[in-house]
Amino acid sequence: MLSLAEILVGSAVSALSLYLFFELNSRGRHYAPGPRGYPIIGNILDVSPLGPWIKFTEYKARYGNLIFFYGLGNNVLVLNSLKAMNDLLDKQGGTFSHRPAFTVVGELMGLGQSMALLEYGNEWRTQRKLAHMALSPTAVKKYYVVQEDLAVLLCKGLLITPKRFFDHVRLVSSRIILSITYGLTIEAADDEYITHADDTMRMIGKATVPGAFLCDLVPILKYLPSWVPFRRRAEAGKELIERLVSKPFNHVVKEMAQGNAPPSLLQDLFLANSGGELGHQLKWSTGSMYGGALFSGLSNFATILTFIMAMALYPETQRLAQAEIDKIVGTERLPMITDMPNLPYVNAVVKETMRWHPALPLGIARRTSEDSFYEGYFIPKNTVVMPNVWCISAVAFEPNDKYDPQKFIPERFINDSDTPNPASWAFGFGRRICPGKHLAENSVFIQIASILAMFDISPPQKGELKPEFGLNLVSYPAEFDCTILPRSEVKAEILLSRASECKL
Ligand code: HEM
Repeated sequence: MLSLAEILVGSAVSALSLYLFFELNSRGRHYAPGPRGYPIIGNILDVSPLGPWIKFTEYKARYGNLIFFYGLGNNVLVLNSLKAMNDLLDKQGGTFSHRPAFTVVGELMGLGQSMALLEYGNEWRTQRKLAHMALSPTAVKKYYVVQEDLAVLLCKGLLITPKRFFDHVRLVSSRIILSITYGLTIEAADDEYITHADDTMRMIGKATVPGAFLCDLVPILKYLPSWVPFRRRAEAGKELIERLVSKPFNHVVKEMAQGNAPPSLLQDLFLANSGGELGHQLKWSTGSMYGGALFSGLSNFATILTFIMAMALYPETQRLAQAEIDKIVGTERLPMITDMPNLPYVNAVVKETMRWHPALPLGIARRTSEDSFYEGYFIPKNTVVMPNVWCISAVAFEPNDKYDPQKFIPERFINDSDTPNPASWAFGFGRRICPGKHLAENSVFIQIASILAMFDISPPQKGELKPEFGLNLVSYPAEFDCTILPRSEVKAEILLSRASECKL
């Protein structure tokens, strides 16, 4: 076992040699611009673990669409334009499709086995193939009924206890994924599956913000003894993640053995692959879909709460969307996913929600597998690349977009066909684009359309509603209050009657 002194000396020497290596190799090569750096630590500590997208966006005016950070042996390239994201993460997918090596979360906690963090290689390809099988646009059609029923149950919750809208949105977000992935029926927000997933996702969300652990910048620190606080946190995290992936997996395996497993994505994958040697991959593939989807659960949570906040702030937009639903869907039933192509204004509200405040403002970072060049700038191998999608939403529509980027205006997607669809960046890019995109788009649409059909949302009776958002990897509205009332007695009755037909 190495002593503490040996480790500290070792890390200083390795940082110094990486710094010298970097300096020597940089001669004659131009890196993208970035804030001023210092010897050894460079400017890497400028990357704040909380809400870095805000500073990256401010930097756009000074440094442009590419910003380079370096130090302690790490390089980070921030992309501040949609063109750069597409050019690099999609068109140069062969070089830009690794994930950053998170020493703590990936290696010490074990999350490195999941699709979202796996190296771009054979094991990732196998998991990805399984995910495509289960989540293709055709395959997700069989989940329409579950998604519609869950949207109805969300509305029922909003009708009975409207003040607890955060809880209802959290419950529906987790229910969708547990029901689809494992066939599990969850009754309440305090179910252990949900509370455990929430705890795990909160921990992962904090731990995957670049720079959250010094050990991610100086990996040799992983050899510190197990009593050091971050190693103890890593042990606790490992246990949380292993239980998150194993518990529902073992549950389905047991139910399948007894012949009474309800339909689920995991069961479909087992039947299609006859389990066996693929067992480990199935466990992690569904586990990472579950993990990814819990992030998405969190993204769904973020998106629906952002929508509720926007409706409270923009009553005229809400009225126009409701009028479209009343005209096309009628007033006798709730919307269905198949109504989607006939509701252009509601679709524009969904797009504007994802633009106004993206759930993942920095996407999920990538890492380069070899040296490359872009627009004359050198990008070294192993550079961590962050698509700052927040910047596209907050700035890049200017100066051509005549609408204020700060305001919630769905018309920008109706009146101007050049406005890019936020789905083209909110779900990522190229080979690692979110495999749950189709499922997620249907979920978000049906929840938003059902809420619009049933409720009037307005600001709180007391106090002012100010849009404020969290600063972690998945960013959602800070606790806020608003008034949610059924649009009429008749609508409330239709809703309750429809809810009584739900099979969940
Ligand atoms: C509103 C909902 C969702 C949003 C905003 C979202 C967004 C994202 C983003 C930005 C990425 C990174 C893509 C990249 O690196 O280019 C991603 C990856 C991923 N998502 Fe989603 N997602 C959502 C829903 C889902 C759902 C429903 C599932 C599963 C059923 C899912 C599973 C995954 C997985 C497994 C990955 C990792 C893919 C890989 O690394 O190859 N997501 N998602």
